[in-house]
Amino acid sequence: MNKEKLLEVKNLRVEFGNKNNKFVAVNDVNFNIYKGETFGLVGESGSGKTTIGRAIIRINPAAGGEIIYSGKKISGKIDSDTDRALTKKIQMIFQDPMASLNERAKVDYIVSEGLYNLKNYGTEENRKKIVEQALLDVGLLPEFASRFPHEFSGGQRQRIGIARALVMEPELIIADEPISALDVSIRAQVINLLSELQKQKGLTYLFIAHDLSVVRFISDRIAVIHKGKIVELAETEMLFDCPLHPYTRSLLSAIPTPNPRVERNKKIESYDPGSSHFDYDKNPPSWVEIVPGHFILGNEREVSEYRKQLD
Ligand SMILES: Nc1ncnc2c1ncn2[C@@H]1O[C@H](COP(=O)(O)OP(=O)(O)OP(=O)(O)O)[C@@H](O)[C@H]1O
Repeated sequence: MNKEKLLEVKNLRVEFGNKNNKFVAVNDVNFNIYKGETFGLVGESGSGKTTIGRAIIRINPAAGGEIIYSGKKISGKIDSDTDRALTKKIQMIFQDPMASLNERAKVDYIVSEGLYNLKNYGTEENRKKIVEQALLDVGLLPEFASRFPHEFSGGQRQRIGIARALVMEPELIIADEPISALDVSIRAQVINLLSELQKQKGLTYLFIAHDLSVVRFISDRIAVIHKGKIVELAETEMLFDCPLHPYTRSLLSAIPTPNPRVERNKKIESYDPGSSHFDYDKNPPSWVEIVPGHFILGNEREVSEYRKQLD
């Protein structure tokens, strides 16, 4: 794999609310995404996954830390040229294709929206060609451009959402639970389409999901997030073969075909951060690279236990 860093997220913190009533949704989050890879971000509902995605595309401001794209800082104040370039290079695909498309607009307009905003598509004829090609790329007919979203199935609507991202010729696509609202029968088709597009166009993905089994087959590396903090990050095989953090283990034990190593440790069925395992007030955790490429959040005692498990 090409190891060129495309995105660097460093000590990211995102807060909501105000001074008197502050809620820290994302706390001290660190990861890199390499060019051409699929990076899976997994955690239960409310853990902060979408907030991270929205911080990358600058909808949620970073209260701390920084985000770097292709070596350039993109969090905090940036100049308008960088902002414009980013709008093209980083695109997001949303969870619910039934809710994310403007019902009153034709597909032609929906897919072109980003182009209209940037006003750099050349002639009207050229814009139509770009839309047609994007529809073909996602397996839809060019004539669908003149139809309205309600005429399509959930899977087709998600393809329209993907076409809307593709017209911008992005490098990084943040796919925020792109299949969780779809029928089980068509989920694989959308995953296969994303994989195919990645190969054809050299795309990089940040793939957000709440279920480890969804990201297993498409991710090169996976980060597990719990209550706004990444607790474990490793290459996919490593994470499934040797999950270390109790929260990762509890997510894995929820998968119908359990991981044999997790099965051996029957005690860990659910993860309770309030349990004695995490005596964080006295002994705060840090983010440690336990072996090359395998990161874990833990205090000294936990990290030494994790090291023993790897021996
Ligand atoms: N605009 C906001 N204002 C206040 N709190 C917010 C806002 N957006 C998100 N939150 C809170 O931040 C936390 C993280 O939310 P986020 O949407 O990132 O979680 P998620 O892991 O993506 O969950 P889901 O899978 O349900 O989308 C949640 O507690 C959520 O209620």
